[in-house]
Parts: sequence; C-alpha cells; structure tokens
Amino acid sequence: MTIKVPGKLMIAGEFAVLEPYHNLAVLAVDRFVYAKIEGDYENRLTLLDFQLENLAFDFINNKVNIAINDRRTRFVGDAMTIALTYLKEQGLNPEPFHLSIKSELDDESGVKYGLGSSAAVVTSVVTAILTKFLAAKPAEELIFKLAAISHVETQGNGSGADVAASSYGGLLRYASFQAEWLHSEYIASNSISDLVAKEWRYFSVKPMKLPQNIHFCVGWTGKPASTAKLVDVIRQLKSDNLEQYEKFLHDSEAAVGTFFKGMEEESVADLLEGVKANRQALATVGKHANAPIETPLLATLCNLAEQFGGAGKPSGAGGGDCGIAFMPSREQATELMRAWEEAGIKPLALQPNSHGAMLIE
Ligand SMILES: Nc1ncnc2c1ncn2[C@@H]1O[C@H](COP(=O)(O)OP(=O)(O)OP(=O)(O)O)[C@@H](O)[C@H]1O
Ligand SMILES: C[C@@](O)(CCOP(=O)(O)O)CC(=O)O
Repeated sequence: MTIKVPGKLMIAGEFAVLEPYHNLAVLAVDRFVYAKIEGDYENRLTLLDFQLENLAFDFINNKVNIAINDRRTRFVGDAMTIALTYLKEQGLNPEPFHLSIKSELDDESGVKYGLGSSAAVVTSVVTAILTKFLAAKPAEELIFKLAAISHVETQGNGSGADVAASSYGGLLRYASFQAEWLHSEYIASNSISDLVAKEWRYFSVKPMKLPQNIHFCVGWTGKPASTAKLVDVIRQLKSDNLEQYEKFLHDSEAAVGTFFKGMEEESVADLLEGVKANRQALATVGKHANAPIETPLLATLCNLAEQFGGAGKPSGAGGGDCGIAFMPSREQATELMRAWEEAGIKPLALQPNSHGAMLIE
C-alpha cells in the first residue's frame, strides 16, 4: 500500500504560534511525500532520495535501530519507533515489512523549498505503519498526535503546524501544543497510548475555507533558510526586550485575526489587510531582533504583490525559502508571477491541497 502526504506552507502567524494560544494559518499544498509499505521476509527501509536502499532495521526494547549511522535517517527512525511502540501497546505484533520513502518536496537537486519535508516524512511513516497494521483506518487526530510526538522528540522544538497540515490537509487555524509541554508529558507518561488519549491543553485545530475569489501565488527565493536559527534569535528578543516582543505578539495576533475574518466572511479586503499587517509585524520584530526575516528579495516579492493590487509576505521563518501572495484576480496573479520572474523569484505552481495523509493504493 502507498500513502501520500502533502507538504505545507505557513500563511500567517509565524513565531507568535510558538507562544500558548496564538493562532497560525497553515496550508497543505499539492506536492507530496510517498510512503510505500509491504510485507517482507525481514525488516527493510529504503530512503530513495538519499540513495539508501534496503537498510535492515530491528525493533528492540521499544526502539528502532537502523543498520547505518546516518543522521538523515533519524526522523524516519524515531517515527517508526513511536508508531511501533503504539501498536505494541495496542497488543499488536507486526510482521516484518519493507518501508520505502520518496519525497517531491525538495528541488530535484536536493535544495529545500521549505515545504516541511521532515514533518511530511514523519507523518507518512506513522500513517503507513498504522494503516498497514491497525484493523480500522487511523483517525486524523491519532496520526497527528503520534507524528507530533515523534517530530518534537527528534527536532526538539517547533509549533507542529507542519505536522498538522500534513495530517489534516487544507487550510487550518492552528494553535500549537507547545513543544516543551509535549516533551515533558512524553517523559512523564506511562505510555504513548495514554499521552495520545489525553487532552492536549494548548492544542487546537480548525479547518477553514479559502474564499473562491482569491488567487494564491508562491514564489521561491532560491535560497534555503534556517528556521531554527531565526527562532533562536527571535526568542532572544523575549529576554532582551520583553516590551518589543509582546508588542509583536499583539500585532501578529491582530493581523491573523483580520486574515481569518477575511476568510470567514469572504472579504478580500480584510484578507489582504491581514496579510499586509502580518508582513509588517514580522518585518518589525526582525529589525528589533536583528534577524533577517524579510530579506531584500522577499521584500521585492511582497512589494510587487502590493503593486499589482494584492498582498504578500514571507512564508514561515523567512530569511529565504518561499514567500506567498494573495491576489484578487487571475490576471493580477499572472502579472505578478511574470514580474517575480523578472526580479529573480521563481514562481512555484503550488496550490492548496484539501486532503491530509491518505491511502492511494
Ligand atoms: N526524502 C526524505 N527521506 C527521509 N527523510 C527526509 C526526507 N526529506 C527530509 N527528511 C528528513 O528531514 C530532515 C530535514 O529537515 P529540516 O527540518 O531541515 O527541513 P524541512 O522539514 O524541510 O524544513 P522546512 O519546514 O523549512 O521545510 C532531513 O535531515 C531528514 O532527516
Ligand atoms: C517560525 C515558525 O513559526 C514557522 C517556521 O516555518 P518554516 O518551517 O520556516 O516554513 C516556527 C514553527 O511554527 O515551528
């Protein structure tokens, strides 16, 4: 069987989502990670994008051990550990299998676009193992929670919004479980099943509908960015200048609120105003923290979107990767993408994907 899992783009509310009860908009997009799982005479793992084929692995003392020392396998290895431990707690003892992963989220040359490959890979591993060995189709929330535990344990931080987009699909209004909370619950809990069954006090997710009359554009700056570094620098501002940091949280929340109001009421004006205000809040906190969130090329991307009658902003932590824009008509979207190309920004043919992780064959 093969599982198909979408990548993500952050839409609004970045950084602020790392604080309790701050909402972020995240969108699943139509580029995917595929996980194929089939019964085999011994356990094997193939990571096609890394040319790692038929790696042996075992599952002993609630831990998957892969017969290779390669850091690139750690997200997959931890996701297998979490999924197999959960199955064991459910009284299941899976037969050997061959799991094979293929991603189309990065550039052909392996350069990352920032579409959340680690989260999509983790979600694909969890979904493939659960779908193969559970009697009933796994619920989205179960997939999300197991993938989130695994992703936080491997990465050590992050809002989990990327995991939510990969698990649920569509456009989501998302508030993070808070990585520190989840990690301490994981350490303290007797079993993964208990942790999954528990209420996650900070976490919420709500599907939203994109209005029909708005056109979504994505531009790639050609430069990969380090989310972790930018998160550290913004966090430093919280210790150095709490007032500026809190002003950012306030401005971001107001901007995201306006954006969601635009979504709910199908008001293009509110939606664009929300995007512009969020761009502003991010650029300001970037200046205060001395973090290059809005790079010169991302500024060009946003300015061109505004010039052609829409609104744009960096997607995610900024510093490179992708920017997004919402345009009021198809013609304006086409004009914008032409202008982006002239400015050295590569338009990506990405569109919203309404499904999260799903079985395709
Ligand atoms: N095709 C793949 N197969 C197996 N593991 C992968 C694959 N793609 C990514 N990973 C795992 O994810 C790690 C990259 O995660 P990283 O957080 O740097 O990128 P990302 O999740 O794409 O970030 P962003 O959210 O900015 O897109 C890799 O080191 C590897 O462990
Ligand atoms: C800065 C942050 O809010 C968004 C990061 O997005 P990206 O992975 O850079 O696309 C961090 C997070 O949500 O984990």
